[in-house]
Amino acid sequence: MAQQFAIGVDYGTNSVRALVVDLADGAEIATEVYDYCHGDAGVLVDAADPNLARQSPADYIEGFHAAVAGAVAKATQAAGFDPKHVVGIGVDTTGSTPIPVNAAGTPLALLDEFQDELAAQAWLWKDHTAYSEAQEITAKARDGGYPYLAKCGGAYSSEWYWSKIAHCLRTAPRVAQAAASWVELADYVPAYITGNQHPAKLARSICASGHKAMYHDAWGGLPSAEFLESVEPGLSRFRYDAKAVPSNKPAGRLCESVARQVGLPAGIPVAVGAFDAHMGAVGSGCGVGTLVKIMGTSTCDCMVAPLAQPLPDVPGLCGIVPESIVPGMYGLEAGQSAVGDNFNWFVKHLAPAEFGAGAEAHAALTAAAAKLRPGESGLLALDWNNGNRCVLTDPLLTGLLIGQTLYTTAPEIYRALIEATAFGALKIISRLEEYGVGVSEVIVCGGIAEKNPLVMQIYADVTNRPMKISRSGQTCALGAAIFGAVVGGAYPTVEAAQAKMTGVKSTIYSPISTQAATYAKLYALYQMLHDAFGTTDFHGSLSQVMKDLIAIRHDARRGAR
Ligand SMILES: Nc1ncnc2c1ncn2[C@@H]1O[C@H](COP(=O)(O)OP(=O)(O)O)[C@@H](O)[C@H]1O
Ligand SMILES: O=C(CO)[C@@H](O)[C@@H](O)COP(=O)(O)O
Repeated sequence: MAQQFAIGVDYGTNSVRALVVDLADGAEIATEVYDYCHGDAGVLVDAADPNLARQSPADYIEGFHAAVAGAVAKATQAAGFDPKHVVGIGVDTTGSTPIPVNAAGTPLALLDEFQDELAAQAWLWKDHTAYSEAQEITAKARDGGYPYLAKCGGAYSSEWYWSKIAHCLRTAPRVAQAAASWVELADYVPAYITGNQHPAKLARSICASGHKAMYHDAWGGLPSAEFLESVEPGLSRFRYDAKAVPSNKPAGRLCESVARQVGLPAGIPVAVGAFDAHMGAVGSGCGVGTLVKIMGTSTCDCMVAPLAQPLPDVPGLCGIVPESIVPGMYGLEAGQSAVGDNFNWFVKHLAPAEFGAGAEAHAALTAAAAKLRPGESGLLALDWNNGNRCVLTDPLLTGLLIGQTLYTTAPEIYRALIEATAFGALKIISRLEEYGVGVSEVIVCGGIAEKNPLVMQIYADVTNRPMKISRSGQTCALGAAIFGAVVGGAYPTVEAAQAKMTGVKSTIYSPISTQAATYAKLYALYQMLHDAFGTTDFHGSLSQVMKDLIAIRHDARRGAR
């Protein structure tokens, strides 16, 4: 029988990656990366508002064409590959990254009238402009006795769908008026490549709807129109009727016009989309008890649990959604809003020139930080430079560094930032276990798992658990390709495909007991800072400090304009 292949397409924060895999064993045949060309490494920002992060939908379209065409062209050089033998395509993306579209499903940003309007672009997952709306949604659901927060950890986030649309209704009414619907990037790409863009007809993924739009069968799908109207008049217009579905279902087939541009035959089945993290969990070979950490710009923590067993609602988790990762299982998601982004912030804005810039600076600072012993810098940091996603769910928390002296060095700070993210990671593992979700194994994937062994060792020491690394360098794309393989009929189930196509590397980062002992002491101090600055129930709470600073910043910047 001829070899069979699938293509996974992974939309990250700064680039899109396409991967061609051999379905027999998951071997990578070819990859191609397309760096988004709009804005600052693909992110449209506003100097006056650090909460704003948008993306041009043109990058998504151009990125699909360039990345997939490039990967297919490279694969064609490999023995045994033929575009005719590509059985399916899967797509994963960041999220919640909703896009306002017109009645035909075309992003408003692609129309002349709206092309320069920030509100008409894709609202990237890390856009926190809607923090007030998120607080209002949380308060209204809680006070009104609505059940909607139960499955998303007890608080609605400014990163998510309804907060962003409500904010658009309030601040950019012309865009909101023109929008016929808002479509998550994870649903938009499969819709675009299959030609099924009509907002009433396109496939909506359970992963996006369930984790970000409070969609759950227990209350008949999306929150009620009455609830949404109570948040903001007009918001209920953006409810959709479609039943949200998992990614083992097809969104359609590759349409003629896109197929021609990427060098593939038309008609290839395309899976319903999902988030990068969730497909990364699949590409890592997740099973019950495995925590998969997808570490890049942010970190997502994903687990699965059998649907047949009762599972408590876990406060501070950003979602428990049936079938959002593996069909037939609950998908659990937690995470940290900034991980690589914290390291990047230091490299970009604070590291001395002697360390170089970009990747070179990361490598130089890592090499110097690796020479330090845990605790020897006297530093401790909070990892909240982009707010706290879990377990506090509060975008109005900010970073903190304590313990610096006149002798503190850049590598010491870089290491303290890594350690802070590891402490945040341990907080999430502890919360899962407190609620009876056992973590028997940790597998890490994503850019940082590949790029930084020091980060992996620190995570092993802080959590006192071995860190295994997913075998594939493109694990999210591999997960997407697995769904392509399933909708293409090459495997009957996701689990059957995982068994053949996924695995971990032979290198495992094991905890070093002396380092773990020091980190246990530092973690106790981290917990104090975490609770003091992040909660109100800590004796001597400082929870207002970061919020007041943000308010003063807001006033000062408004005054300056
Ligand atoms: N050597 C390194 N060590 C730690 N972090 C790094 C290193 N190189 C890049 N990063 C950070 O990793 C993040 C990119 O992660 P990656 O997984 O490649 O992308 P994405 O999150 O978009 O999927 C960026 O925040 C970047 O600053
Ligand atoms: O939040 C989610 C998924 O729920 C992610 O898409 C988001 O953190 C972005 O991930 P990246 O760090 O860009 O890979």
